[in-house]
Amino acid sequence: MALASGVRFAARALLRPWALLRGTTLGRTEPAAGGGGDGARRFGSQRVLVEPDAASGVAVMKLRNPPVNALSLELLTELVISLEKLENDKTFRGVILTSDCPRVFCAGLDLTEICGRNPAHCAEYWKAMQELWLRTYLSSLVLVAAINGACPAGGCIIALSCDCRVLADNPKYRIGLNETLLGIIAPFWLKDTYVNTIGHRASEQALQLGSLFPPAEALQVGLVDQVVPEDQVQSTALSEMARWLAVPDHARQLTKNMMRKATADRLLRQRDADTQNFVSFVCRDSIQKSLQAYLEKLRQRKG
Ligand SMILES: CCCCCCCCCCC/C=C/C(=O)SCCNC(=O)CCNC(=O)[C@H](O)C(C)(C)COP(=O)(O)OP(=O)(O)OC[C@H]1O[C@@H](n2cnc3c(N)ncnc32)[C@H](O)[C@@H]1OP(=O)(O)O
Repeated sequence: MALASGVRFAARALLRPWALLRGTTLGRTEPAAGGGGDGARRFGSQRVLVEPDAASGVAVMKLRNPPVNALSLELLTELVISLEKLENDKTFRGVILTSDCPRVFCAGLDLTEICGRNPAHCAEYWKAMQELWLRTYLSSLVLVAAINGACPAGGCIIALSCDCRVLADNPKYRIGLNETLLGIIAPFWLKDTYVNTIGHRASEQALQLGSLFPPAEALQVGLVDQVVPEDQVQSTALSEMARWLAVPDHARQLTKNMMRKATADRLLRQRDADTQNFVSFVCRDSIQKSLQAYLEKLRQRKG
């Protein structure tokens, strides 16, 4: 399903050459682990490893930005590029999104991208976050999130943008939109995605409390679709993918678009305003202090 031309243009304008070239191996392929026949060659970049299996039409896309897959500008950019590459290759019908970092699926926004940064950088960063959400939320591919670690805030929104979510049954792997605990708030399109997934009352409570749900509660509230033992997450994601790929693509894509277009259009109609709101909000002294304090607390935790 083609994104609005404006979004495609924004994506290209956004994907600055340096962000693509900095330490990436974009376009270079290497044999996938375990060899494999044609079409089993890995590709991707420094922070995103794509293991395509042309025979099944399914690719595994691994976030590889240690230690916690914090969504840096480069990771956001590389995720968009890798997803676009798979969407443009008609060999592929589905992508399993997972983490290559132990214990963490994705730690959300990289706070160093908005702490102590100038408004122009915050604006560029936020446009990249918008683009990734639009790209995943409206993707023509079947996206299955194989959540093999902690999944707070921005990581949760990536998982929510997928068509379904499989979470490892580890009480440390909590998932949710915890922005209020950092003194910030989720923008309307994150709220809309939450409401579309777990309903209005559950979202209203979880957003205000900044709830991070352990697996059993995440399943119960509908934030994830399956909770399985850690060593069964990938195989379960593959089985779930097979269930979705049993449906003819065109009918499924039209239905997905019918369900999601209004939510995405709401951002597309006011993308610049959303960016300006984000920048003026996070650049406030009080918010900067709150984010710095949160980062400090994170860094001291290991002490
Ligand atoms: C009004 C209009 C609207 C305005 C909207 C404004 C705001 C919009 C916000 C959009 C929504 C998204 C928000 C976010 O995503 S904010 C980030 C939220 N993320 C978190 O709260 C997670 C924080 N991290 C953790 O809880 C743990 O790190 C985690 C459980 C993920 C892993 O724990 P573990 O013990 O394995 O690892 P450490 O905690 O030791 O961390 C290792 C190092 O990584 C650093 N780190 C962790 N998370 C982040 C992060 N999100 N950004 C940057 N850096 C991070 C951590 O400090 C450690 O660093 P050092 O090794 O240097 O100590």
